Parts: sequence; structure tokens; C-alpha cells
Amino acid sequence: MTRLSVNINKIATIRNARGGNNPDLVKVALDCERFGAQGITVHPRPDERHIRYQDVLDLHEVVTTEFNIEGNPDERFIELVKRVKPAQVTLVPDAVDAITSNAGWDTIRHADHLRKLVDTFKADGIRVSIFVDADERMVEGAKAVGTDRIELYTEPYAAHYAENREAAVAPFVRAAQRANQLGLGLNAGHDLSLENLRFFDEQVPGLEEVSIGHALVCDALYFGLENTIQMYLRCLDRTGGPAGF
Ligand SMILES: CC(=O)[C@@H](O)[C@H](O)COP(=O)(O)O
Ligand SMILES: NCC(=O)COP(=O)(O)O
Repeated sequence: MTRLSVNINKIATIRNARGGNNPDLVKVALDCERFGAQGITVHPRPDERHIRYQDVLDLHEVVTTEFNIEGNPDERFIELVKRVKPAQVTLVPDAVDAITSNAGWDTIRHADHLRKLVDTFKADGIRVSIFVDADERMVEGAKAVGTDRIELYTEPYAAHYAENREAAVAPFVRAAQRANQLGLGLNAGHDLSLENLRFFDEQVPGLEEVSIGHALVCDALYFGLENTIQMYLRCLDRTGGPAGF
């Protein structure tokens, strides 16, 4: 069964809005794990708009499922990840002022840079995942720099799901098949939701982990966090259980 890693960026957004510690990010992360999350994902951005670097240190002390730290590998990020040594680091090529992640790496053009980063983190025993578009050439480039996994950037799938889900998922199936052939681990994330998750998981071969945050937190406003996590897990249940919702 594909593992669900809950991205808690948006919990931190709410916390930061009032300057206090409500909601308590550590408590929410522990509750997400108690509700069934199989991982916790955070994306500390340079402007600390939501996840702060101190949050990462605090969460590292208590998270017992897989801790996944995502981000653009600037010096501060590299130092943080090497200090924390999470289960996984996901390298994302975001610009400092990006409103959100909006593209994968050009793993061919940035091969030397990525290879050095992969070597740095793998030397500390950290699994490395590289955020890429659903493009076989980028998948092959990721393999060439020695990464353990790739994470497919799924915004284009989500954006076109409603109009034609078969066409929307097709590039991701091809990219996943190439990753499978190359022996790369396969993650996916960005704009996955209760609407589009089950079909993606059914269609994309070898998927190991999805990291989901924005839609899940929005859904939790209506359904509650525990119920929402269970609904997302049911979308990933291939044993014939009820649909996610
Ligand atoms: C890498 C990715 O697609 C998301 O995990 C990203 O971290 C979301 O960032 P925001 O929560 O800042 O939109
Ligand atoms: N890597 C994707 C992630 O962690 C969450 O993305 P989103 O669900 O907030 O779009």
C-alpha cells in the first residue's frame, strides 16, 4: 500500500497568523501519526512563511514515522538536514519567492550540483528524493546523479484531472514505468486530493509514497483531521475497502 506522508506546512501557516503556538505543530504532527499518517513532511522555506527551522528541530525529537524534509538545498537547508538526519530529504528547485512549488529539477542541466548534494546526504545515511516533472528524460537524469528516489510533481495531473483523467495521468504512468525500469524509488506529491488520489494510485506503477498537505488540511476544516487522514488512507487501500469518501 502506498504510504501517506502528511505535509503540515499549512498548520504552521495558521499558527504563524496569530504569533502564538496555536495550533501546536508538534501536537498536530503526533496526532497525525496517531490518526494513521505513515510520515510527516515539512518544507522549511527561506522566508519561514510557515515551517520554521526551529520547527524542524522540534519535530525531529518526536516524530516516530518517516520524517521527510523538503526544500531548495541552499546552505542553511543543507546544514539543517545534516543536523537532523531525517529518514528522507526531498530536493525541490523552488525560487525563494515562489508562492509554492511549481516545477521539478532539470536533472540534466543541474547534474553536477545534484550529484554533490546526493553524495552529501547519502554519506549521512539519509534517503534522497529528487522532485521532477513527469518527463522520462528527467527521471533518467535523476538516476544518473545517484538519487534513491524521485518525487513526481503532480500539479499538472491535478489541474487536468477533471477534464480528462486518463490523459492527465498518462505522462505520470510513463515516467513511473521508466523509474521502475531504472530501479528508482517512486514518490509523488503536490495538489493531490480526495478527488484525484485514488485514480492516480491505481494507475501509477510502483508508487511508494504520496506527500499531501494543502488539500488535506483544507478537507480537515470540514471533516476533522482524524477523519480526513482516514479518508485519504482509504483512497490508498487496494484491498477493496470503501472509497475514500
Ligand atoms: C514540494 C511540493 O510540491 C510541496 O510539498 C510544497 O512543499 C508545498 O509548499 P507550500 O506548502 O509552501 O505550498
Ligand atoms: N511534496 C508534496 C507535498 O508535500 C504536499 O504538497 P501539497 O499537497 O501541499 O500540494
